[in-house]
Amino acid sequence: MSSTGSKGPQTLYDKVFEAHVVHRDESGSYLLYIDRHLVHEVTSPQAFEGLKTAGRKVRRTDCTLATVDHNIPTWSRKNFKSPETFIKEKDSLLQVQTLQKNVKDFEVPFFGMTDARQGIVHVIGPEQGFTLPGTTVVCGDSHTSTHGAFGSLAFGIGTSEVEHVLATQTIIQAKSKNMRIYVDGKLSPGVTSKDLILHIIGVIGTAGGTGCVMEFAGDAISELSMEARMSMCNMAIEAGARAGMIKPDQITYDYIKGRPLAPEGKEWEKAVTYWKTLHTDEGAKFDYDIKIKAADIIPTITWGTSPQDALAISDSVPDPSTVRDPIKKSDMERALKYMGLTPNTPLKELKPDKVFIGSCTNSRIEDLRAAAAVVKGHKKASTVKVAMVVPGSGLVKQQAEKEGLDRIFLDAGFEWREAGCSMCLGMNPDILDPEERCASTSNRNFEGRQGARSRTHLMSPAMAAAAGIVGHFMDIREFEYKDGDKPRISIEQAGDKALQDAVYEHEKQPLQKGESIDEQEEDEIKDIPPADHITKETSLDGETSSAPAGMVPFLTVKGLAAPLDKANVDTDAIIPKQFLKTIKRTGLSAGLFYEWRFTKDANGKDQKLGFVLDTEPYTKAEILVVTGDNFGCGSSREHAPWALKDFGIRSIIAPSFGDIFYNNSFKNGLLPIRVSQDVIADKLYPRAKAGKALTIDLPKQQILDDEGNVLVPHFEIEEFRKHCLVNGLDDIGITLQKEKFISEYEAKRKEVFSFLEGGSKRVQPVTGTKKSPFGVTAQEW
Ligand SMILES: CC(C)[C@H](C(=O)O)[C@@H](O)C(=O)O
Ligand code: SF4
Repeated sequence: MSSTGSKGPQTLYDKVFEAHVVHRDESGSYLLYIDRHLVHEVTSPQAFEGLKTAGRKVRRTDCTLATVDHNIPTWSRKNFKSPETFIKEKDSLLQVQTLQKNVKDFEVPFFGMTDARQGIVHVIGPEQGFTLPGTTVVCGDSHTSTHGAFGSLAFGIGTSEVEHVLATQTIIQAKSKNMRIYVDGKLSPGVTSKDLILHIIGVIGTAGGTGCVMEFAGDAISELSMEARMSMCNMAIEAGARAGMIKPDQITYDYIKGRPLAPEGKEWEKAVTYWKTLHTDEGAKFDYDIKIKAADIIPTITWGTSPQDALAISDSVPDPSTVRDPIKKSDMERALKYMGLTPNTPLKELKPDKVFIGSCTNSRIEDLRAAAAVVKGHKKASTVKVAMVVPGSGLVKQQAEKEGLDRIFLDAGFEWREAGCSMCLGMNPDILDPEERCASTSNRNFEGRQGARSRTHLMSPAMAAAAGIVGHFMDIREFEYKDGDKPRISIEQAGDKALQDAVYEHEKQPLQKGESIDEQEEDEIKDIPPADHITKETSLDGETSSAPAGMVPFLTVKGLAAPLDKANVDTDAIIPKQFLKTIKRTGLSAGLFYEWRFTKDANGKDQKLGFVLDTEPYTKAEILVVTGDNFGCGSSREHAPWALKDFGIRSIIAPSFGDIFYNNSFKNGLLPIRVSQDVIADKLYPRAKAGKALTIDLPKQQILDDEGNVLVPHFEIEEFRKHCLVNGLDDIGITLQKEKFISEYEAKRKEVFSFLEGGSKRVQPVTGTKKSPFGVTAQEW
């Protein structure tokens, strides 16, 4: 509702960001108001515990909506009596019970396991009309980027930030850079938004969007349905972006209208008038502007252990002997070994052991329709052990059953499950066995993602379904549909080299004339009042510290540095899923880099594999020196910094970091330092390899060797983050001192964005339930 100081044409991101600024302090850090907060059982227990300990309430229960998704088994709920009898795994049950108790204690609207509205958190928000254009949406989950499909600013946060949002309804943010991915032309028949986003990540890499909010634009995007747009934005995080956004249009309004929590009547009209102003202005500048040619894209799948390992289905497994860059080459060799692949094997010859159709990327009704159209009239290949279809929510399941899709799957020998995250990350009973290969519609193919030593290939629902039928990966355009309505698609593209030849313009470039749309409504919402306090600056001095237990001031650390010669170290690798089932912040060091550190012996006991942190002298390391980019990419699990901290690590030096991990580290007194790859390779890595200590001087922003010689004369760190770390300050305490600004913002919001009021408090109890929907236990739902 105010200006961040930028003048002239704005991007969609600039507009949504500015409309939520509650306060800006002198260090350039913003306090943003949060309109929608989704909560699930994995990343919330410690946040609610923090509130309880501090005697704080949930500030806006109407802006908060909770459900259970990650831990719950997806087998039939026909005989469901209670979570206690249904969930066999003790820690999973404890997380579910903890959330049930918390929603009750804090009066948060909740969809439990007997409510048809329960489902994956990123499916239920849009489905209920809780997610709206122009809003800020957060969740303790990296795939919150999904909601950007509505033109909202949606991003994943860690548990400390979940607590911050619950307590203050705000979040501390720096402004990200603007990146546009302009998809030129139209997608060819048989090519879906999943192929498109995999292709984009293949082109720009998993660190390509780091530090940016990514707007997807162009004809190919405008023609996508809302569900297809959600699949795109869902994976913006896999491209390293803070968020992905698509401008709202008629397709968006049509999708939202009439949903249970969407505005109605006059409020609807007011909302649409505002939403029509939400687009990038002509002449707005993007820091990065990337053009992708839609015609180059053919169905795409991944071969390796990172979403950027994407190739056209007509390609073959890559050959490391053709790669010169030593880091890339060794990453490729490792990935091939892990995936059990031989270079130059055609991708179409790979055979899945299992098929998984589900996850917050591809478990909506259109995804299930696309998969069912393939499966119809066929039988599952006998070599495929299991083909599992898992709807994203109870309502998606109901709709699919109404359309008879369940029968199509069941007749073909596929399994038809209840809603949940399922085999996407294997925190529940749906997992792959070691070395099993899976055709999966999910979003991450990290090592161990779907189970220890599991092998994941990401692809679209139709492609995964086809693999389940023919028993090997295939180009969906060559598939023989038995459904008479589905013609075989002619293959027109050259294909094989499409990915390599894609146009990749990574330069500063203004938006081209004629690309700004919806100008007619431009002037209609001129009355959003500027928040006058935005220009006032708050001094960083004089704030009181209310550091949480264990948050010690960070000044200078002199400690042993351990070397780690890897790129794209994801948070699944830092702390695998089985360690996320805790409701505490401590005791996680045993799980740190678990898959890289341990293997099981014949008796099922952990045996060390000689990982660097288990090798002397590094068992006492306090600093981690990483050679490759993008450390901590992937999931928002704050368990990653908790585990590192628990081990004794106080600082990580790397060329770049995953955004959410970077944030989460600061909240826990762990200092991530960005240093260029060359300096790491020349000065820091060799010292770490030699078992030498380094000194990190945070006040001076320098790194020194063990004799006091300066190795890095200056490293960058935002002033506000430094201030908090040096003083051991608790963010929530600082923010609560800005209460005046928050309540002023809320008063204006009530007026200007009246259509956002009420939010999740308008959730109705399910039919036949007399109780209020708030805080009831799952048994009652
Ligand atoms: C458990 C949660 C923190 C995590 C995420 O942030 O993405 C999960 O949803 C995932 O997909 O890995
Ligand atoms: S990515 Fe998978 S585990 Fe994470 S929220 Fe989505 S479905 Fe759940």
